Amino acid sequence: MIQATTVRDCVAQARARLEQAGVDSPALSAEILTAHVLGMRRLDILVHADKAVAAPDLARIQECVERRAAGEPVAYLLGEKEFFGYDFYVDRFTLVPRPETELLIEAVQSIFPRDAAFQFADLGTGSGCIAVTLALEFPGAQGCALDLSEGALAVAQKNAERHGVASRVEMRHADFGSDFAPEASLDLIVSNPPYVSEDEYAEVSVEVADFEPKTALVPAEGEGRSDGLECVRRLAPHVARLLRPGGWFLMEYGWKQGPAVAEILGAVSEFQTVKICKDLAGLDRYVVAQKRV
Ligand SMILES: C[S@@+](CC[C@H](N)C(=O)[O-])C[C@H]1O[C@@H](n2cnc3c(N)ncnc32)[C@H](O)[C@@H]1O
Repeated sequence: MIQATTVRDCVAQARARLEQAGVDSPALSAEILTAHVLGMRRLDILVHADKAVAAPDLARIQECVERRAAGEPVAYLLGEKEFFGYDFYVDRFTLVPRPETELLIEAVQSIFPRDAAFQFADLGTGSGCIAVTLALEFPGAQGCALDLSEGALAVAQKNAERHGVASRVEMRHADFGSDFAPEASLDLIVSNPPYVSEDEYAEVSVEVADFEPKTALVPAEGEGRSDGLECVRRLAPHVARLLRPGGWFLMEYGWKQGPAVAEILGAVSEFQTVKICKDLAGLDRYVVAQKRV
């Protein structure tokens, strides 16, 4: 029970509660949640350390701290997560955007100049973080973003509007394995599909298992227990057809999946090159494939 009178006490008691609950980064979480409820920036906590905290704010901080203690990710408590320097709304219909996914954006930047006009698709858009960031980073780009989850698409649409790119990113409620753009000849297809196997899912933290949508993590495509690669197998020949000659396919996958992803994409004759790329920890993380010209 938080019984603080000042901002300083409040942060200290929130931190003690989160330490006791064993969550990661208790001090940081205590500061972020307190600042969020009080409508301050985190750094302002120091400036206003002696300020009194009103009872209704205390009750809201208490509620946030208890939810965090139960494992709820900070991003859901704030309703926001930063991705590539932009703030994105998130809720429990969407995966919390991960820093490693930013590598896909950097990879696109190494292919297309900022002023390029190109057509793209983002398969499994979730919060829309990839599609919206591409539209922001490439003012001449136009794309569509697909998801099977209507809840996720609503959040993605809000994010496109928030960042002023809704006219260039069309949200579509569709299966990414369907012929969602039969007449298209796309320059770029990007995807961070579900790629966690059932065995790996059994080991994920409470934060992930109890709060993030399983449909965003584990492929629902195949029969039986997922090995995590069903989406890749399904997407590989499909995206090759949708790309224009010389078009690009970039996809994130799990760090143990590099050799399997290389084999699956390598077997698709339309691809001229398939490059397995590593993240900052040196682990296989995403693939860059180019269709034959
Ligand atoms: C790993 S999340 C990625 C979300 C977001 N792109 C990101 O990087 O944070 C995968 C997303 O794919 C969606 N999804 C799963 N299977 C799908 C399918 N067959 N067709 C369309 N979307 C699908 C899920 O609802 C989820 O939003």
